Amino acid sequence: MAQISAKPFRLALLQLGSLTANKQSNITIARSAVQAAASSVPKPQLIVLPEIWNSPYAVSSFREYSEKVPEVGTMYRKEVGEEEEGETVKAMREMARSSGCWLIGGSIPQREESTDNIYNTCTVYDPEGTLVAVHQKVHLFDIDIPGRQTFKESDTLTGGKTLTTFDTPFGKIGLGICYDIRFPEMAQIAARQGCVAMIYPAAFNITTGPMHWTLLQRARAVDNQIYIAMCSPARHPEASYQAYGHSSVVNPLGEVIVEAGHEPTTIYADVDTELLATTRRGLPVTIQRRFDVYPDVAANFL
Ligand SMILES: NC(=O)CCC(=O)C(=O)O
Repeated sequence: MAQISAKPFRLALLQLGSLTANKQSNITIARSAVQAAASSVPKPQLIVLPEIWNSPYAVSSFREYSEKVPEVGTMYRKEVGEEEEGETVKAMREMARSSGCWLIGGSIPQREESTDNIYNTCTVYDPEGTLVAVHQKVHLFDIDIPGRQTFKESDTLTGGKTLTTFDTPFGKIGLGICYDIRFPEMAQIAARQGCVAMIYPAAFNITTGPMHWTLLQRARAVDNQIYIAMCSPARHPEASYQAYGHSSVVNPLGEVIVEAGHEPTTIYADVDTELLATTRRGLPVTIQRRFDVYPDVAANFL
């Protein structure tokens, strides 16, 4: 179990509204929301966009809107061709640079040239616009609740194969995308690697949102004594998929410290590292696990 080493920081979740089938217009909306969040006082260190914000959230759209995502570590360059990186990636690098903030770029459909696979992919940028992390959604959203909500990401998407964390000057952050939150192993591994927070760009819907959105975040937070944040698009009455909204942040005690409604908005939360430490001192479950009693689970956690 790694020690958590972190400094207090401020988080902004952008619950973008008015997203349409026009990618350029979606990029313009994201850019102005990032600028507005970066100008707020106190200034956030980390800004988060929602799941699939540059494209309609529809299996029939993912390939058409997909883009090339370059290798982790590639730096900002003023001139870069579409064959090297897609327009949304380029725009997000510029958003990070002009805001002076770290940016978790929600997710976009990614096309992998070598395989022609499409992924639901989250990219992360430092304030210089360097691409510091790429997370491909591991657990694809394939559900069927008859008459209420059916979705099958695997019709056009491929699931990622790796877990993702990245380091910042204010602490290590873990990434998941939406449905990934239902799989507690991801957050547990991130917490044991020393992450201060798990952040999930997400888009639950009006069926599963009221059932599980808050419950899942509180569960992951209490089990692992870390911060959990989920950032959703706003509800859009004309969209084929009705996003739940309700972007929120939960603290290590399992308390919801901020939650949006379903309208377009930006919410802010302060990550309090003292609370993290006192929670872990008072309820020391993170060091009381009995992996000797459940050795089948232990292999990946020790
Ligand atoms: N976009 C998603 O992965 C949706 C996940 C969801 O709604 C859920 O209930 O889980």
